[in-house]
Amino acid sequence: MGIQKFGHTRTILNSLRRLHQSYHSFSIENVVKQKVQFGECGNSPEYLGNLACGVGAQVPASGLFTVGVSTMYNRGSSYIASDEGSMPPSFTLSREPKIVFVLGGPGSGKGTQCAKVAKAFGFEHLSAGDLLRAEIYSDSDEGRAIQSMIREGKIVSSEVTVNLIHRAMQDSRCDRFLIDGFPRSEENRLVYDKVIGIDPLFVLFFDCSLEEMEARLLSRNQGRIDDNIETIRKRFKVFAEVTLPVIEYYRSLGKVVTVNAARAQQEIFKSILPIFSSIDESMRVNHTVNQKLVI
Ligand SMILES: Nc1ncnc2c1ncn2[C@@H]1O[C@H](COP(=O)(O)OP(=O)(O)O)[C@@H](O)[C@H]1O
Ligand SMILES: O=c1ccn([C@@H]2O[C@H](COP(=O)(O)OP(=O)(O)O)[C@@H](O)[C@H]2O)c(=O)[nH]1
Repeated sequence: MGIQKFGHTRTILNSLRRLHQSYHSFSIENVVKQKVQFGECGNSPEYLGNLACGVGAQVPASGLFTVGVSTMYNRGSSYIASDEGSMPPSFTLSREPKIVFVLGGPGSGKGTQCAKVAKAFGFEHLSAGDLLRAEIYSDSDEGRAIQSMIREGKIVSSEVTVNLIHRAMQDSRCDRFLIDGFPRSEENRLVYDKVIGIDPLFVLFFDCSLEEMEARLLSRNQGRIDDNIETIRKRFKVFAEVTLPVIEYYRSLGKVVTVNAARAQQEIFKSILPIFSSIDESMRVNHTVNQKLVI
């Protein structure tokens, strides 16, 4: 293993040796858990000044980690050793990605606020609806089936949606995702649990009256096949009957943060800022896998 020799080499070598010994004795599933004992590795400013060692592994269920061992050491200006055979420290995603589900009725403003949060806090915004709409253009049977479900305001097969979300996460280097407009049904949630299985930190629920949502949808003007009064009414019905129980489920776990979405965009954003600032803070200080954020 090649080591770049910047100060404190002995400590770095010892760390790597320990990591390698441990790594070889782990099963893949355990690698992710064992990382906690070694601390985290990353290239963000909050890690500087600390010795950080990370082990990553390709985990089939999430696909979000890469096998490798790396270590980072920084005291003042001297910086970094990493094993050359592996990825640079910035690629060591040594914790489970953070997931926030964003739910609310059609037109409640989920997409609008997700774009702002994504920009401000470095989340990747995955809109389930956008992922599905992109499939429509694939000129496949599946694309045609999705189009017909969306036109009818119905919920697309859970396997299709979960696979699209899963693939988008695997293709991303981001470690935090806003999943917008999903899970929309109990079945969506169960398939997500089975395939991706990462508990959301919390669920942001945009609460808005039907009248306000209807008015917003009718003037959204994005050429969507479902933004017509007939389909809008069907979507409201699906939301009340199928999606609200999912929100209630997460509420029973104490995971729902309700946002009054009937206000002006900037006001809404201001009210959700502190929630996301607190996640950022907890990510800096609490290096545990599977941490639960209680708000
Ligand atoms: N707070 C708001 N007040 C008024 N209009 C809004 C607000 N938030 C979003 N909109 C507008 O309402 C429409 C629906 O918002 P969008 O974010 O697409 O909702 P969703 O993703 O929940 O369907 C868009 O045209 C958007 O510009
Ligand atoms: O997880 C999802 C997300 C969206 N949709 C379909 O996509 C449409 C539009 O959803 P989107 O979240 O884009 O918009 P919204 O209805 O919230 O305005 C829905 O009515 C569904 O037909 C779906 O089936 N599953």
